[in-house]
Amino acid sequence: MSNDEPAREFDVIVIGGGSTGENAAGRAVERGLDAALVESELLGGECSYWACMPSKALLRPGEVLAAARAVPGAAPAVTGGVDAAATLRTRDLLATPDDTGQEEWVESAGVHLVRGRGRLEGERRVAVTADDGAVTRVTARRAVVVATGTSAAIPPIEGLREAQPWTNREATQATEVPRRLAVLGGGVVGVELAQAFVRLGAEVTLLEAEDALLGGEEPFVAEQITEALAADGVDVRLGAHVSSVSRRDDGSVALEVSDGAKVEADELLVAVGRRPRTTDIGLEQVGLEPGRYIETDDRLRATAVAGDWLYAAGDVNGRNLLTHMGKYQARMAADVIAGRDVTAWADHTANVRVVFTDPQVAAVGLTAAEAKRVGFATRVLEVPTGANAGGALLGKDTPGTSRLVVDTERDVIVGATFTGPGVGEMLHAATIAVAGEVPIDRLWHAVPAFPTVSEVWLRLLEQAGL
Ligand SMILES: Cc1cc2nc3c(=O)[nH]c(=O)nc-3n(C[C@H](O)[C@H](O)[C@H](O)COP(=O)(O)OP(=O)(O)OC[C@H]3O[C@@H](n4cnc5c(N)ncnc54)[C@H](O)[C@@H]3O)c2cc1C
Ligand SMILES: NC(=O)c1ccc[n+]([C@@H]2O[C@H](COP(=O)([O-])OP(=O)(O)OC[C@H]3O[C@@H](n4cnc5c(N)ncnc54)[C@H](O)[C@@H]3O)[C@@H](O)[C@H]2O)c1
Repeated sequence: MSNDEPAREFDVIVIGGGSTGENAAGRAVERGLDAALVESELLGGECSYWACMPSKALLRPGEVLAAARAVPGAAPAVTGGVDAAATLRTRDLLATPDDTGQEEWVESAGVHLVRGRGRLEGERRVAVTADDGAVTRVTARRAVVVATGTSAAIPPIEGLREAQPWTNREATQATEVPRRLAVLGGGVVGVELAQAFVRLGAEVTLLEAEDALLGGEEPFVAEQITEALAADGVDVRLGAHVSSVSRRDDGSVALEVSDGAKVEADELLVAVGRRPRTTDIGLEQVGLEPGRYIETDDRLRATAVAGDWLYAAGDVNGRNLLTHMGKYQARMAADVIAGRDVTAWADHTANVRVVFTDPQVAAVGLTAAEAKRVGFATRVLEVPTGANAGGALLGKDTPGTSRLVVDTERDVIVGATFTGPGVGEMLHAATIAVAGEVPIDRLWHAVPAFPTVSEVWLRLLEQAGL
């Protein structure tokens, strides 16, 4: 379409076809609206090709081997480590950067796809520039939803950019395992990929600036994951401030740490957080500052834009940088646009997260410290995850801790954290209890099956006096 052609109108225009954008557009159509979805790279976004799916494919074989090794009758059959080549091939099957299947889904969902880079030109108006420079103009009758996501943040460390470090993109699509990998940042990306690569055969050094990994979770999480990574052979360095980085002629990378230590590696992964992809999407045209997260209310409407026509969902609003939470926000945004009276309150009180290390970390809602900070009168219930028949069947000394944070005024659970093998699959029971504000004396009648690890709930509720 040339610049002169009139803009096409849709009820809803979604900029960004990642997991959030696809869900927003699909839900809008289900609600009887017509929707256009604008995507500049690959439908499916970061999660499908460079984040959730490939990282979990890289972690899964190590987890399976560890589970077998924990069971005496199976352990002798585990005679080797992870097959790196086969793991990379499986990763390719699950996360090849090709969105043909996603395009078919978008079309079958009745969403109008516009390939190219979307930019706001003013209220409800979006210009889309295709790779060949052609510009398509689209106008929204009701709303524009920005779902452009985030990219890896690169901190201003001397020599870092020039050293061409890996971000999550290069790490998750690696075609071979480096002999030595340094990982900058011990958040979720850092710990997951450090464990994936050490189990694939790399020597891994993990450098975290703070004094604990996975800050923000219950303190026992950091202790147990640090221990597990160290047991795998990861050299975990806490309080490590890297002052400079250089790539040598032989291809290796040298890092200087401010305490004087030096680290050498063949690749360096930067995993120190994300930045919103909002620098070049025309935010200045609607009074917002480019490069920042788009702040929203609980109906996902941009708070600083009048007229209730601009929405932001998923990573780009900075509320909860997780695929399932972005998809939740997408459903809420589409419902609000369709006229329903809903709000995305789970973002504050029932946000769900799983770290897919071994042991896993699964959490919903508030930690004990957060609950106290927001003013709840709380009581903490805590037991070892493996101290029941289900845990015993997983092997000897099944690791982990299960903690519930109870609001003692209402006698409901406001937060839960589980660590241990496979606890991600146990989390939804806690999510239902937290989101549903189920009183704990009713939970007593939710009987966990014997012999499952979920019997941990019995021990936890007994601690509450039931
Ligand atoms: C290594 C790693 C592992 C992760 N693992 C998990 C996990 O296991 N579980 C989990 O829940 N979360 C995980 N996450 C987080 C998850 O990837 C993100 O929360 C999720 O991808 C956010 O989805 P989104 O659609 O909001 O943004 P994105 O996935 O970033 O999608 C945004 C889309 O917008 C497009 N776009 C950007 N600008 C424009 C423009 N101007 N015009 C048109 N299109 C544009 C992009 O090309 C992209 O397709 C992980 C993240 C990382 C880095
Ligand atoms: N399993 C999952 O659901 C999953 C997996 C990966 C990522 N994610 C999402 O992606 C988001 C981004 O992950 P992330 O790990 O990049 O960010 P993060 O914010 O979770 O962690 C970044 C870490 O880097 C540290 N750091 C910051 N600057 C540093 C520096 N200069 N040197 C050393 N350490 C430094 C921080 O202290 C922090 O521990 C997460 O918040 C999460 O929402 C989810």
